Amino acid sequence: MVSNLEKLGYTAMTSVQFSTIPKLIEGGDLLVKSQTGSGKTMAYAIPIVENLARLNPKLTRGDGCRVVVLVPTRELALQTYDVFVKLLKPFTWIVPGCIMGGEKRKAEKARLRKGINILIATPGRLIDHIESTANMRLDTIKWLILDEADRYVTLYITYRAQPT
Ligand SMILES: Nc1ncnc2c1ncn2[C@@H]1O[C@H](COP(=O)(O)OP(=O)(O)OP(=O)(O)O)[C@@H](O)[C@H]1O
Repeated sequence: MVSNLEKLGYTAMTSVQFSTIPKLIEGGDLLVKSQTGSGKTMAYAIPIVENLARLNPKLTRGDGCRVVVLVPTRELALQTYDVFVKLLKPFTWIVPGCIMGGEKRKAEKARLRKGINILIATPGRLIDHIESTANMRLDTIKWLILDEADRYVTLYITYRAQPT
């Protein structure tokens, strides 16, 4: 993990990473509030990858979805997916995946069927797959990240305000 981070150009932790990474590696729930651009994505992604990489026996696609990272927008979903892809470079057996509004549901269903260990999702599309995709199982999930959690309150109010 450390040598991969160094290769990626990360030689020191940011302040939010310094205070959150050890706590998340220990386990437990955390609410983090920090400025934009302060490195929050890596603050949760590093402990998740570290935890999954240490599992013995090694994680397989068949173990299903261990992590759901909920993000409010497509842009953030793609950015977050890229961060996980970089961090997972030395751990090729751990599979990240992304599902989001605007993409083809059928292709996403096929990828979910094959097995995704770390799932990055936008809220509407996640609900969609929970309701309609047999392979979208929730019982294997060990970590749930709500990135930009405050934005879901607005999204929820907008969703509830829609006529049925
Ligand atoms: N330890 C580090 N050293 C150097 N650069 C870092 C470090 N951690 C993260 N970065 C870089 O800082 C930038 C911002 O990181 P990130 O997107 O995770 O911030 P954020 O707090 O999640 O921002 P936002 O609130 O906008 O989502 C990224 O380009 C990332 O690669």
